[in-house]
Amino acid sequence: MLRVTNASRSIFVGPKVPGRLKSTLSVGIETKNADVSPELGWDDALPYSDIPGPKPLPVVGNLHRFLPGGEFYKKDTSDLFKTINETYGPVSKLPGMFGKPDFVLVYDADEVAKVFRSEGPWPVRMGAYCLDYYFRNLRKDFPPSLTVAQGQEWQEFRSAVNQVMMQPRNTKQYVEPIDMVTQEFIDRMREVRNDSQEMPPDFSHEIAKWALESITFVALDTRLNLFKNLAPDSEASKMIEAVHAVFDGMYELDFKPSPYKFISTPAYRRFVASMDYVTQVSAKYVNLAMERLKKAPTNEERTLSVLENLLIRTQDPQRAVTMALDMLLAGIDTTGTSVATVLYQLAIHPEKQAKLQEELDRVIQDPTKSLTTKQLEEMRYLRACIKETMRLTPIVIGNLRSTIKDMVIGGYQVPSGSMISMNSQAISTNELYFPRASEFIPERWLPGADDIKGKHPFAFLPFGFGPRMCVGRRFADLEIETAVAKVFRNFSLEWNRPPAKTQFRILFSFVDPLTFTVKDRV
Ligand code: HEM
Repeated sequence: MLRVTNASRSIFVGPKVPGRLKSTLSVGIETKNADVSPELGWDDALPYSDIPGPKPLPVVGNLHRFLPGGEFYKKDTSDLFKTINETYGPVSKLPGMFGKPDFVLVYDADEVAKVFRSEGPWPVRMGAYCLDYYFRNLRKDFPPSLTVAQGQEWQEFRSAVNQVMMQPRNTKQYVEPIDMVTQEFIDRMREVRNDSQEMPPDFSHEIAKWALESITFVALDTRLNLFKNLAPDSEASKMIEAVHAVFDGMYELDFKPSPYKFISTPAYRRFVASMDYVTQVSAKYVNLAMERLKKAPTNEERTLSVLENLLIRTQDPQRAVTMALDMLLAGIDTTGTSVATVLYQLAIHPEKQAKLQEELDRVIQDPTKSLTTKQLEEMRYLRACIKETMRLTPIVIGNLRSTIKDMVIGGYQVPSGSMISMNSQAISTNELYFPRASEFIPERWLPGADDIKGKHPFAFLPFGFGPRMCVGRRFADLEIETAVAKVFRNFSLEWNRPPAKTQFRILFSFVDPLTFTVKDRV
């Protein structure tokens, strides 16, 4: 049984209680490590108030740390979490402000496993407070979206949606349409490339268009035709803008200290206006789909789309609108940035790119034809490259759960209802769980790579875990695999600049323009 010492623990400066914490000394790769002291019971654990972390001041809490001059001022979310981990250890606490709960921050895969395994059949994931506030206070005409629904309300919604979104046959019918959208993206890359074969500074906007076009086809049965010249006041341009604004709003309102529930701030007003816009557009297309369904001959034999299936299963057009909203909010920046990140990793690792291209040339002999499910299934190195990118630079900052019972986490009493934030990037780039963790090695995901493969099943969970895990992951996989396969079958990408600057807010993103040099292969 493998047992290793966590490097990050060596700088742990929390309270020292000899023999109390298995996790401050060593961590078992399997939870039942013989050298590890047995799990502490509630009465033996230290009180919640002892969890180390930046101490709040009376009245202002930790607000001063986020203001100019404070240690967290303008700090990237990932850097902030990393600093807290290095200063306070593998389980720490960031006290909440303005009535929001504390974050218990967890950086230890054993503790992650414990949290997920105790989540029960109705996992509670709080955190998107402004979204929740929007549905429960401003849009009572719609049921809360899947992302913010909880308990039985969530379970009923999710089981109807699972049958539509998680069935492989439902994803398969989108292989050809997603290929078609992606071919337009490839053509667009040729069109916008300059004389030095470089992508324009707003290339990430082109990727966002591809992501929006793809997910709109799934969520709303419609083509926005984003690669045709896009007027700034077109519905499609405004949708891209609105979705970005919603994410920015969630960061400003939920992550940073904000009194929006008491005072209507500019960030809050922008968030509400953007949500209203996305809701209005979604409702328009759901109504059109309903009209189509009503007019369809009853003896018509065809596979129903995701939206039509949702309408039939939920029998509730308002619910179909909130699900479409969920898909649009959760399905644009996530897949778009994932593709951008894979392109970047392969551009800076030409030897891995060449290896991928060998696979692509073997499997996709005629690049002018649409990809098939069989071809996608055959491309193992493609999937390995995508997984490795998600491990090294996960686009979602972490997984969240609220505890549904009192638990001992990291040797501390954590009461029921506490918010646990499990930091994906810190965990999946920890040497403890992945040998040569900072290197880009897609081979670790292929069979036989025993010396470099992952060591802990809970150290890499890009789509979350359990009954509440990402409901769109089959579509995300399909979209990302199609885009990466087609880009590298058609082109070779180079990165001839200093390393691109990135940032982490709620999602990971590139700050520098993605001006890849793109050379034709076909
Ligand atoms: C690379 C792309 C994506 C990543 C990394 C990602 C990641 C995640 C994660 C980490 C969660 C939370 C899971 C949990 O709490 O256990 C989640 C939830 C969710 N995702 Fe995704 N996602 C992606 C793409 C998509 C797409 C394309 C859609 C829509 C088609 C989507 C829709 C959702 C929804 C609706 C939820 C909430 C599920 C619930 O609460 O029941 N995601 N996603």
